[in-house]
This record gives sequence, C-alpha cells and structure tokens, in this order.
Amino acid sequence: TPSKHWSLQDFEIGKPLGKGKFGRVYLAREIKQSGFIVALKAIFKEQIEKYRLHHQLRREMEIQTSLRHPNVLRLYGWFHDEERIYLILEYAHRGELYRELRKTGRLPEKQAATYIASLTQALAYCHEKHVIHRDIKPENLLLDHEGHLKIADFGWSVQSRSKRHTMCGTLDYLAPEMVENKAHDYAVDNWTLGILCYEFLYGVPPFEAEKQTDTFKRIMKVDLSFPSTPDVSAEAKNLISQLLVKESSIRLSLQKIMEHPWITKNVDLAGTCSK
Ligand SMILES: Cc1cc(Nc2nc(/C=C/c3ccccc3)nc3cc(N4CCN(C)CC4)ccc23)n[nH]1
Repeated sequence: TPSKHWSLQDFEIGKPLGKGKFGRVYLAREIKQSGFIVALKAIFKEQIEKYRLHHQLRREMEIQTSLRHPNVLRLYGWFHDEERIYLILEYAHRGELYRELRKTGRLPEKQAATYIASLTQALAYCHEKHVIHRDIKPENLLLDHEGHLKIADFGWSVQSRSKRHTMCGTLDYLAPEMVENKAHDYAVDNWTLGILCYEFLYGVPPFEAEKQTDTFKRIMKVDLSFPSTPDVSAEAKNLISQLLVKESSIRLSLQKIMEHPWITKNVDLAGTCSK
C-alpha cells in the first residue's frame, strides 16, 4: 500500500538471495499485517553517493513502481534507515532465468518462444509507457512460482521521450547504436530480443568473443552465424535475422514479433500469463 510508511521492523529477514553491486537482496516476510513474502533489496547510501546515482535510483524506483504487468517484477514500496535504502520487491520463487539456462545449456524451442513472447508483451507495455529498459539480459530475468518470466532490475531503464545517449551494461546484449554511443531509442530492446532468442536456443549470445573489442567488432558488423548443431528451426533463425539488423528502424516491431510464425506456432499461451 503506497501510503504506508514501511520500516525494517515490519520485516523478518531471511536468506540472502544475491549480492548486487550496490547491496544485497534478501528473502523477507512482512510480519506486521500480511505475512507476505517479498525480496528486500538493501542499497548502501554511501555507494549511491559515491557513484552519484541518486537520479538513476530515483528513476528506477519511479519507473518500476508505476509499471503493472504480469511479466514485470513489482516494486511495492521503499524505506530507508541511517545507512541504507530498501526496495520492497516482488519475490519470484524460481529465481534467475540464466541459472536455468546454464543448467540446461539451452532451451527447447517452445520454452524459448514462450519467454520471448512474454518479454515482447512486457516490452510493448513498457514502450507504451515511454520506458526503454536497455539492459534486458538473462541476469535481469526471474521466474515466478509458475515459471512465468519477470523482468527485474530497471536500474538502466530510462523514461524516454527523446533519443538517449548513455552507455550501460555488458556489451553482449547492446545494439550497435548503443555500443557506438549514438543516439538510440526503443528499438534497442528489439535488438536485445534477437540476442536473447539466439542465446535461449544456442546457449551462448551470438557475438560472444574472448575480448570485448572483438565482441564490439562482431556487433558492429552484425557478424551473425547459425551453428549447424543444435538443429534450430528455420522460423527461429528467420525471427532472429529480422531482429539483429543494424538499421534500428527496420528491426521487426514488437507487434510483428507476436505475429511471427515461430511465435504463433510455438508459444504455450498459459506460459505467457497473458490475461
Ligand atoms: C528481486 C528478487 C529476487 C527474487 N528471487 C530470487 N532471486 C535470486 C537471486 C537474486 C539476486 C539479486 C542480486 C544479485 C544477484 C542475484 N535467487 C533466487 C533463487 C531461488 N531459488 C529457489 C529455487 N531453486 C531452484 C533455485 C534457488 C529462488 C528465488 C530467487 N525475487 N525477487
């Protein structure tokens, strides 16, 4: 409830779930009223001050609080004490998608298509709210108790009405216009859907290289090739090829992704929790 003023006393802190750059995320239970399980992200104020990230953190909080979509992790509220700011986040019971990806190596086409459809629907929702995520990568994707995908960590997202210029994230998922530090817009998220689709099916991102400079060159050249194994369907390769296009204006739109044969043929609609 937005009006309520939360404090640490309202929560029983459980196991640490993970350690981010600026603090830790803990399993927690709200003990005063609901017994509700949440994820509590504790961020050190001195880290925010040191890296001058107040505006970015404030933007992440405003954006994520305002977004309501089944595939976007909820931010229920926040509070602070002397040294830390706490974000009260939705708890995704099955953890990080990339751990599932590392465990299985790669995903069956139906599972990959279901995740891409969920991501596309979540991004369409974000884009109509003028939000570009810009940092969609497996580390930022969580799975809820039903295996539904949740986009987390809006740390790098921006409220965009004009073109953006800020550099961010690891290179593997960045569109050419971002790695070239050029003006970029919503279409960067479409590019990233192509990267993720490739990684879900082959187990590695398409432009992976030993050195970052080589990844940079491969992205700029759109040096895309499909290994002969695993044997991936022609439709999947067709969708990826229509997203990993250098000219951002001709990348397949989110609407067209939802209508693509690989999606319509493979998506298990129950898996996309589309209401
Ligand atoms: C914000 C949030 C996290 C979250 N849930 C989970 N986060 C993280 C790892 C989180 C993390 C955080 C910061 C940096 C790195 C990792 N790991 C998790 C691991 C989980 N399990 C339970 C299921 N097991 C199969 C694997 C381990 C469950 C939920 C997890 N819900 N909401």
